[in-house]
Amino acid sequence: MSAPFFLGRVIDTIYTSGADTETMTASLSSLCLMLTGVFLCGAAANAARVYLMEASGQQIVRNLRAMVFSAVLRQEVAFFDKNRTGELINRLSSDTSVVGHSITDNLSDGLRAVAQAVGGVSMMFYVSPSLASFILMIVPPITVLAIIYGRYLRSISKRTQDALAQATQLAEERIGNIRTVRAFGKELSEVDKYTQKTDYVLSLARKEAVIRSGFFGVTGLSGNLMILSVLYKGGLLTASQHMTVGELSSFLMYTFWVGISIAGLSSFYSELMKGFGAGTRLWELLDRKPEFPLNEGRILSPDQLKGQLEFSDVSFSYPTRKDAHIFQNLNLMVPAGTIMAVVGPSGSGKSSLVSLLLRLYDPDAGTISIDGHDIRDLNPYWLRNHIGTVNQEPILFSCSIKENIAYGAINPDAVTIQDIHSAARVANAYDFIQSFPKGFDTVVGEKGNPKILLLDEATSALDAENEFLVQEALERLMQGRTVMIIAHRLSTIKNADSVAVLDQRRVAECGQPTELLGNRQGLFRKLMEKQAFLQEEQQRALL
Ligand SMILES: Nc1ncnc2c1ncn2[C@@H]1O[C@H](COP(=O)(O)OP(=O)(O)OP(=O)(O)O)[C@@H](O)[C@H]1O
Repeated sequence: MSAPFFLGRVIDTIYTSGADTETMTASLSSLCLMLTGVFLCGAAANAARVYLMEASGQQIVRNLRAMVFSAVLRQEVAFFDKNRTGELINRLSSDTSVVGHSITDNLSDGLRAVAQAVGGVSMMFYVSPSLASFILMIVPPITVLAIIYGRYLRSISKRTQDALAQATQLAEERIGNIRTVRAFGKELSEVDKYTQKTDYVLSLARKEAVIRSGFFGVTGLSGNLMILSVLYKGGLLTASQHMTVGELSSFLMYTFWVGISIAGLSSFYSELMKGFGAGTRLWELLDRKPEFPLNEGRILSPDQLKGQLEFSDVSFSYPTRKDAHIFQNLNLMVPAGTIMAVVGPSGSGKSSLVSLLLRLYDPDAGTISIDGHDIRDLNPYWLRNHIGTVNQEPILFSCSIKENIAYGAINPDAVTIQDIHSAARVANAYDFIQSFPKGFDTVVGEKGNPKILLLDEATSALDAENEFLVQEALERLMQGRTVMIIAHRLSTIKNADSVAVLDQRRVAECGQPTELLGNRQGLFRKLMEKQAFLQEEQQRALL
């Protein structure tokens, strides 16, 4: 920082001392030696700074990703209806990188540029306050311009990240459903749609490039203006002997120095504003409070939990489709330890009933209770751990069968291999799993040992042997529990203690299967006739 100042002094000394060439050469070479030492130290310090910034940058991005991921997973299910997977993935991967870069590598370069600029300006004032004040008149207009530019850059960066998120969303959905895309031969049109989205990203990037280069042009021009002003005004001051030639030379060097710092500052400022833009959505995600608590509320002791389920005057519509009412004043009671089969036309809300019981959504009106306790007062984490669910398409995680089975347990670490084997036996899957070359170290899953079971029976036709095995496994699973089963098989329905028929946003009929079948005009009877007819049709087709 003080090198140009000394250099200025040396030049003055040369001018005024009249020393011989040898002395001057000797003092100049010792000055060069000193400067070499300073530069070497500077290079080493810079290398250390780059390493530290690189390492801490990676750490910051990792922490930011973990925080955003945790904030996302804590949100209620309705949040995921509104914010799609691809978009959230983009926030996690791309937005965090942009923010990470803007607050690490860039911040370090920026701080260095700030330190250089402050040092340079201080030295300019030290050498010549009047010339420095004159030169720095350029600062206010540049600041106003920078503020306008920064705002624009922030908004463009936000729009770019949003557009990228939409493109990723589209790609994620289409790749995830490649079989459907292929079945309809939609590959080319999907590529067109994706290209349109990326074209928009490109147009935003071009806009950004234009305004960025404009800003850099203006800051570069102002640096040149500063140098010209120093030459002009400084020349006058030197001529009028208010400044020595050495002072003017060192002032000029500081002006160059400040000019270079301004270029560094512009780049830092641009990246910082870009980071703020990309960060807007991340801060929103981090600040978002989930609508339901994840792990707060009452926990019932094992002897308090009998398993009686009750829906009282429940009205519900999905948050993304408020106008489509799924239930209106629905009432339903499942006594503890009994099996209730839920039937109804497609779209009548059978799965929605299960989602409400698991408290994936809250009803708009009415209450859902377990043993007389409103589920809104219960701890949702506890609730879901005490309700076993078996879906038509069980979700499997990419880990071993062993881990998949243990995943549903309250404390997976406490699950022994014997527990896993007996869970597999209950599900009639033991022999099947053991037939794999890697046995329980292969893949597939099932849930714990709960008091309440919510089952979604598979609609797909099974061969006689498998149908028998599934039925047997279900019966064993249902013993001594309260079961609500979305039933499709006549055999399951007949074996249930009671049947609830959903239609027109409510429970249209409820009672024992034989009782309901007795009502010739009833909806249940009609549904069953249709099912029996379909089965006959299928059998005839098979013959
Ligand atoms: N997450 C959701 N967001 C918005 N609407 C939904 C959502 N899930 C389901 N729906 C709608 O709610 C209605 C009831 O759906 P639900 O899946 O509960 O019916 P279902 O009786 O189980 O149907 P199916 O027998 O075809 O599985 C349908 O119109 C469905 O499109």
